[in-house]
Amino acid sequence: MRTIIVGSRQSALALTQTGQVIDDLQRLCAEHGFPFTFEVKKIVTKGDRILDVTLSKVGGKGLFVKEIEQAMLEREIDMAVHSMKDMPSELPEGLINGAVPRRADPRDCLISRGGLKLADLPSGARVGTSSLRRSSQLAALRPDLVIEPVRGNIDSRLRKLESGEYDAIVLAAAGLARMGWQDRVTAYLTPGECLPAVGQGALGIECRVEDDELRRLLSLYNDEETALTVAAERRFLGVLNGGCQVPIGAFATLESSGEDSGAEASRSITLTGMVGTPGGAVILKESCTGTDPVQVGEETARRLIAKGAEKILAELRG
Ligand SMILES: NCc1[nH]cc(CCC(=O)O)c1CC(=O)O
Repeated sequence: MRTIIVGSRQSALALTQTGQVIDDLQRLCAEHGFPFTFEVKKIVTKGDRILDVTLSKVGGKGLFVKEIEQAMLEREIDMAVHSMKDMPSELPEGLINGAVPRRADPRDCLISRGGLKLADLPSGARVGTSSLRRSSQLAALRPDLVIEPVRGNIDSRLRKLESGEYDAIVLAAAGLARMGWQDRVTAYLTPGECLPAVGQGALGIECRVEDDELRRLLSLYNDEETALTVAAERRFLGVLNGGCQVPIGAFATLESSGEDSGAEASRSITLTGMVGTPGGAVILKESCTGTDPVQVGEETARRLIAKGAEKILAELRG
């Protein structure tokens, strides 16, 4: 028997999704005869320590993963479950994304007091979100709303809504669903209304490159469709040199046809990407279809750059 130590942030969401992944992996171990047990080790990250500051002002990529990666390289832990959208595009040498499990709901959703949908919120209603991507697209849909920053874990954001600090907040549907709180959702925002963050709803399972036996288990847990679509989205973000602090969204879908649905010739990835100004005055969108996720990501980014995306992003990086 080998005990796999799984590092996790201590937020309710991180611990819940880590526990759900461990349940899945235990099932796979039983089915395929892997001699593993799992144990969770909690790790406090920089992103957890600075909850009082708007994340876009803190800057720096990978705020939630650095300490976890350090612990993995030092063999204090063996693997970690990350929200894909918090995962930097480049992993440190010696670590690898061993599996991208099947994606959950990629959409954003509105949670409002009184159950008012986006179109029914009164003019001047206060909507909490610290994501420039969400505020840009919300302001474009409803320029009359007052969008205010909100930080904290999803449980504390929901409390701030209840206490009356906000009339509504916007959260990722996947996080709420993993917590079992989907009944709190007032309305789901379609990708047409609010393009999700790159990788939203997906997880990444990080481990050491050399950990062959763990990687064999993780390869059974990988979902090809999610891995391909998220790869296209992440390539798109990489070309635009994004990160979560810029108003960039992207969502890719996969269509497979024919019996041999795994073959490259019979699959097509469609990616829609957006770059907006923080106030929502300009929202640029482009779509692209192809078989190679890298090409689709790069081509969509190239088309947005041709439309002026680089200028918007350069001003923000200031
Ligand atoms: N930015 C924080 C974050 N990182 C991952 C999720 C949960 C959703 C997911 O796994 O994509 C959330 C909360 C949110 O954005 O509402």
